[in-house]
Amino acid sequence: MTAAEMRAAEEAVFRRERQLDVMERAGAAVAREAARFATGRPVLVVAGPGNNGGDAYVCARHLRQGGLDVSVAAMGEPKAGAAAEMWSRWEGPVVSLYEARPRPMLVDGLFGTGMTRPLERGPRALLADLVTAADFSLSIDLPSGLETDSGADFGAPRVSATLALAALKPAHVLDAGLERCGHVLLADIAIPVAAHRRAAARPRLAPPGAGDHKYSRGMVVAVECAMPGAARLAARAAMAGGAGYVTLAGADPRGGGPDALVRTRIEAAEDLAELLESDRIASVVIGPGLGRERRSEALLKAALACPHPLVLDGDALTLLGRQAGRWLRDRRAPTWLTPHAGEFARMFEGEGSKIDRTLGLVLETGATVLHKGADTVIAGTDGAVRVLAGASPWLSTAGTGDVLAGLLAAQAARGLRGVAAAEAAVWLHARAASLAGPAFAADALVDHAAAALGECV
Ligand SMILES: NC(=O)C1=CN([C@@H]2O[C@H](COP(=O)(O)OP(=O)(O)OC[C@H]3O[C@@H](n4cnc5c(N)ncnc54)[C@H](OP(=O)(O)O)[C@@H]3O)[C@@H](O)[C@H]2O)[C@@H](O)CC1
Ligand SMILES: Nc1ncnc2c1ncn2[C@@H]1O[C@H](COP(=O)(O)OP(=O)(O)O)[C@@H](O)[C@H]1O
Ligand SMILES: [K+]
Repeated sequence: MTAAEMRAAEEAVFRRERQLDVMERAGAAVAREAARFATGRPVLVVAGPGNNGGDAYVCARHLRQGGLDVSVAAMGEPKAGAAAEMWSRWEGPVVSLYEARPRPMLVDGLFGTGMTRPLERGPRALLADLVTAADFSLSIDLPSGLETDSGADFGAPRVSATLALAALKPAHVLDAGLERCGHVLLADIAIPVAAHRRAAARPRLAPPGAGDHKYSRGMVVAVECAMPGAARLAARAAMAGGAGYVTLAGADPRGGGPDALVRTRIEAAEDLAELLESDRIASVVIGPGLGRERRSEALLKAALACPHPLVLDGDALTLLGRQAGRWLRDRRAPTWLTPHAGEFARMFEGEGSKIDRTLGLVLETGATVLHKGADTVIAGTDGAVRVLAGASPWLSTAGTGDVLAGLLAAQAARGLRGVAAAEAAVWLHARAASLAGPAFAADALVDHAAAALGECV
């Protein structure tokens, strides 16, 4: 939830409950986690002037009542409201942040969702030093110094763990927030949340039944052109992702690949158009290794004209560029775009967070967009958003995007649509990467996709 949505959810609760009681609950939740991590060590609680600081004073009180040695350092006294009341309920001394001495356990309650501008150099350096000197640091709601709605860096330290209150905010999963939050924990503080943006979750996929055959499970066509290896990776991933039948359409009928991979020879774009007339086809993937030549462009146009669900990746996206909206808006069959940051920038220039910009491209094209990266954002035409953060950074190797495109084509072929298909694909991709361990090549990623799928049926 964004800062504004969070405030609205809080306001709704405050209509039937005092803000003080909600803050007591939040502070108590933080204290529970802090005590768990402190394991008896001395604690320094740093508190800011707003409600994040209010939570911090509550936390400090609970930790001290629990028998821990607690000191509190403040940056600006709370002026009014619940935070000021919590400050007065803390009976110990409060030193200025500038006088704070590091302690083994640090609780960071300087700023949360109210951070509106970058932290100044002084407090930023002080906080960073205190975090570095601590054995363990726990941030309340957000590491102090992140823009809540985008995850942009406002000078936040990298802490050991962050306890998100009531709901995850975009900063927990996007941009600089990805690395600054450490382990992200979520506290239920009885503020009801209804979010149409969620973390990507493991899909539940139906295994084939007695009535299934290779066509009913979905036939995928992958289009091969300039770099055959890339299209082959996508085709193999479609097989591993559960498609019943995968055809690689290309100029060389004897190119490599597993025996189960069917090859269809296409010379010109007309051949592809003719192939794509078959109503046995359940989805098409084009773009991995497509190239940017005349022939590539002609093949892309044939694919765009087909009546089947279509996954557009790699060079297909670069070829569409700023014209993506014009080419796609009238397409009737489901379409997915899977840009990485560079391809995205070639198609669309938007403002705001990665979520906002991804939704912007959805609006522009009418397609489901899977915007890749360490913070993968999926957005659909109904406004639904899924974010997958924390996938293995070993995915940053050539060809893993081709594998994702193939996995997505397989989900489209099994009948999944929109965000659900993309969510299933990124989950399988991330899980396969985690099963593959360190330093894998994209080929090995494919080899683990079936095991990932096994966890979903
Ligand atoms: N409402 C509730 O009961 C509940 C709230 N909850 C908690 O409240 C948190 C949100 O609280 P919040 O809205 O008070 O904002 P918060 O993050 O404390 O900071 C605001 C202060 O910081 C200041 N400031 C901003 N940027 C600055 C900068 N760069 N450098 C210096 N100052 C800067 C800003 O000043 P101003 O911008 O007005 O100058 C203002 O004084 C939320 O994260 C959660 O922890 C939960 O417990 C649930 C119950
Ligand atoms: N540092 C990272 N952490 C997690 N996932 C990453 C990281 N870097 C890349 N990825 C993922 O790896 C894949 C790379 O795709 P892409 O850039 O299209 O590669 P290629 O074009 O070589 O296939 C995407 O799914 C992306 O989300
Ligand atoms: K904080």
